[in-house]
Amino acid sequence: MVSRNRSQVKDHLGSKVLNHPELRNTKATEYMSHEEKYRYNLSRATAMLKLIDEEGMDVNEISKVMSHTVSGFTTPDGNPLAVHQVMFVPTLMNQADDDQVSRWLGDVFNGTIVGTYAQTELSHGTFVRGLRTTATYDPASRTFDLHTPDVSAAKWWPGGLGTTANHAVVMAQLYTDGQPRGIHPFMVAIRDRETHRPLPGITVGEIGPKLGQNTLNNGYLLFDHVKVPRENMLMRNARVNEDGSYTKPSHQKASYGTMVFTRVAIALDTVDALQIAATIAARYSIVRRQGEPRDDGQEPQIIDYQTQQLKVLPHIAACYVLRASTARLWEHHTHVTSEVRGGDTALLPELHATACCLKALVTQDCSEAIEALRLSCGGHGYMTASRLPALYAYATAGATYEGENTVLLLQTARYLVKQAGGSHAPPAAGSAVTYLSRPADDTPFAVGSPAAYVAAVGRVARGRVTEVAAALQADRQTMPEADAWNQSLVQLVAAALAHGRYFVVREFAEVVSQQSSSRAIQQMLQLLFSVYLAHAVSRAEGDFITYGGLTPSDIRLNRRHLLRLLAELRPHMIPLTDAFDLPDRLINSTLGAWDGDVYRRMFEQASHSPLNTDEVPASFHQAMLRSKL
Ligand SMILES: CCCCCCC/C=C/C(=O)SCCNC(=O)CCNC(=O)[C@H](O)C(C)(C)COP(=O)(O)OP(=O)(O)OC[C@H]1O[C@@H](n2cnc3c(N)ncnc32)[C@H](O)[C@@H]1OP(=O)(O)O
Ligand SMILES: Cc1cc2nc3c(=O)[nH]c(=O)nc-3n(C[C@H](O)[C@H](O)[C@H](O)COP(=O)(O)OP(=O)(O)OC[C@H]3O[C@@H](n4cnc5c(N)ncnc54)[C@H](O)[C@@H]3O)c2cc1C
Repeated sequence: MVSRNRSQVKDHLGSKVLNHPELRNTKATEYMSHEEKYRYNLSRATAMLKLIDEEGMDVNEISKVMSHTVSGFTTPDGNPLAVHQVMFVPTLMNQADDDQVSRWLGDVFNGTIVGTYAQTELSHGTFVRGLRTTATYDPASRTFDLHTPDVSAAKWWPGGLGTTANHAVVMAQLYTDGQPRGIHPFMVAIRDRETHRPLPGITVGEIGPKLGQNTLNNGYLLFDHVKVPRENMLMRNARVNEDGSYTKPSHQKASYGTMVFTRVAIALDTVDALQIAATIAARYSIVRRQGEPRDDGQEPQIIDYQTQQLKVLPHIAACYVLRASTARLWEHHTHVTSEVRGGDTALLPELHATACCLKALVTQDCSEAIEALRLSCGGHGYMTASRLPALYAYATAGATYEGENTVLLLQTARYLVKQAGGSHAPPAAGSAVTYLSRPADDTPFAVGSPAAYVAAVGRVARGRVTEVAAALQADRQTMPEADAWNQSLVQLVAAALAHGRYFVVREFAEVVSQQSSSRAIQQMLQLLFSVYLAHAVSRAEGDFITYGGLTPSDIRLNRRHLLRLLAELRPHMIPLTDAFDLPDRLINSTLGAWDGDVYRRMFEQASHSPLNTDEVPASFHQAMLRSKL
C-alpha cells in the first residue's frame, strides 16, 4: 500500500528539486508574456520529468514531487505536463492491455510520446455519455474513423493539448457492428513526432487565458475522419476484435477509472494549497500590528483579535484533518485498484462514491478557506506577490475539473439513497455507509467531547440521507424519475456533503486514536480535532438542530466553546504551520516568509514592476501627453 506522507518536503527529494541545476534559479513570471510564461514553465516541467526519470522515482515519490507544494515551485503558472503525468500515463498503465503498454510505454518514458487526456467537448463535459466525437470501426481496413461532427463536439480543455502534446487519449463514442457501444478510450497521434506539426485531419490549438494556471496549456482538438489502427483502442477492459465483434468490460464504467484516480489526487493536492495559504496567513497575522496601542505601548498583533482567530485558525485545523482523511482515501484507492486489476470490482461503486464526495468537499472547503485566508491578510492579500490569489485560482479550478462538484455530489447521493433504500448490494465490511443501515448513534451531545461531536455529525448525515431518500421515493410514485430527482437536487447535494463530512471526521478520529508517538502530539491532535468539529457545527447550526440532536442551548454553548478553543490554539499557531515543513522558496510569498520581513519584501517585489524602470515611463509621452492635445 502506498502512503502519501507529504510532510518531509525538506528531505532528500525535496532538496533534490530545490537544488536541481535547472530548477533552483527561479524567475518572477508576473511580467512575462503568455508565450514566455509557457516556455519558462514548460522547460521547468521538462527538467522535473528528467529528474523523476534520473531518480527512478516510484509512484509515491512522484506524487510527492508532483504535489502542489512542489509543483507550485517548479511550474508556478501551471504545469503543461501535468495531464500527461497525472492522467495520460495512468490511463495507459490501467486501460491499455499488456501488448499496448509494451508498445507505447518506452516512448512515453523516453519523452518521444507526450500525451493528454482529451475527453471534454465544447458542449459536453459533465455528461460524459453525451460526448459526440465518434470512433467508427471498419473491419475491412481494421481501423477506427475518428470524427468531430461539428464545432460543438470539438474537444476543449485538455491540459497540454494546446501546444505541448503529440498524442492524446481520446474518449469517443464507439460504433462497431453498426451498434453504439458507449464511451471508450483511443490512443491517437495528433502531431508529428519530429516536426510537431498537426497530422492530417487534425485541427488543434490553445484555448486562451483563464482565471489561473495559464500554462496548463489547455487546448482544443477536432478530427476530420482521422484513421486510427484497431490496436489503438485501449483494450484492457473492453475489446473490438478484427471482425468488429465487441467484448464488454468487466465493469460498465471501467473506462472512467482515470477520473476516479485523478479525483483522489486532486483532493490531496488541494490540501497542499490550503497548507501554503494557512502558513502565509498565520505568519502575516503575527507580523501585522494594527490598532489602538495596548498596555505595552505596541499596537496589537492582528491575530489577537477574536475575529482574526476565527478567520485563520479553523483552517489550520482543517489542514490536519483533511490531510489525514485524504491520505486514507489514497490508500483505499490503491487497495481497490489492485482488486479491480485482479478482476474483483465489488468495491468500485463505493470508491467512486467516496472519491466524488471527498473531491467535492475538499475543493469546496479549501477554496472557501483560501479566500477567507486571503481576506485575513487585508489589502496585501490581494497582491499577486502574496501568492494567495494564485492559490485560490488553483483550488477553485478543482471544484470544476474532473467532474463539477455538484454533479459529483449527486453521484454520491445516488449511491447513498440506494444504500438507504436497500436497493444496492449491501456494503462490504468496513464500508463507509454501514451507518445508514444501523440505528442512529444516540451518544448525547456534550461540548468538549469529540466523540459526541462525531456522533452528531453522523446523525446529520444519516438524517439528511434518509430524509431525502424518503422524499425521492414518495415523489417517484407521482412523477417521472427525472422530475422526482430534480425536485430533490438541493437536498441530495446537502446529504452527500453531510456524508462526506462524516467520512472525514470518522477517519480523523481513527487517526487520532491510533497515534501513539507522544502524549503532547495526541493532545495537540485532539485540540485541532475539537476546533474542526466545533467549527463544523458552527457552519451548519440548522442541520445540527434539525438532524443532529442539538438544542439551541447546545448551539450557544458550541459558539462559546469554539472561541475558547481558538484562544487555546492561538499560541500554537506558528509551530503548527511550521510543522508543514514548507521552506520559503516553496511558499514564495511576500507575506509568508519564515523571518516575517514582510514590508521589505513588498518593496523588493515592487522594484520589479517594469513601470518603475524609468522615472518617467515612455507611456507618459505616448499616451498622456497626446491625450492633452
Ligand atoms: C492533481 C492535479 C491534476 C490537475 C489536472 C486535472 C485536469 C483535469 C482533467 C479533467 O477535468 S478530465 C475530464 C473530467 N470529466 C469529468 O469528470 C466528467 C464528470 N462526469 C462523469 O464522470 C460522468 O458523466 C458521471 C457524472 C459519473 C455520470 O456518468 P454516466 O452518465 O455514465 O453514469 P450514470 O448513469 O450517472 O451512472 C450509472 C452507474 O455508473 C456508476 N458510475 C459512474 N461513474 C463511475 C465510476 N467512475 N466508477 C464506478 N461506477 C461509476 C454510477 O454510480 C451508477 O451506478 P448505479 O447507480 O447504476 O449502480
Ligand atoms: C483548468 C481546467 C482544466 C481542465 N482539464 C481538462 C482535461 O485535461 N481534460 C478534459 O477532458 N477536460 C478538462 N477540463 C474540463 C472539465 O473536466 C469540465 O469543465 C468539467 O468536467 C465540468 O464540465 P462542464 O464544463 O461541462 O460544466 P457544466 O456541466 O456545463 O456545468 C455548468 C453548471 O451546470 C450544472 N449541471 C450540469 N449538469 C448537471 C446535472 N446533471 N445536475 C445538476 N446540475 C448540473 C453544474 O452543476 C454547473 O453549475 C478542464 C477544466 C478546467 C477548468
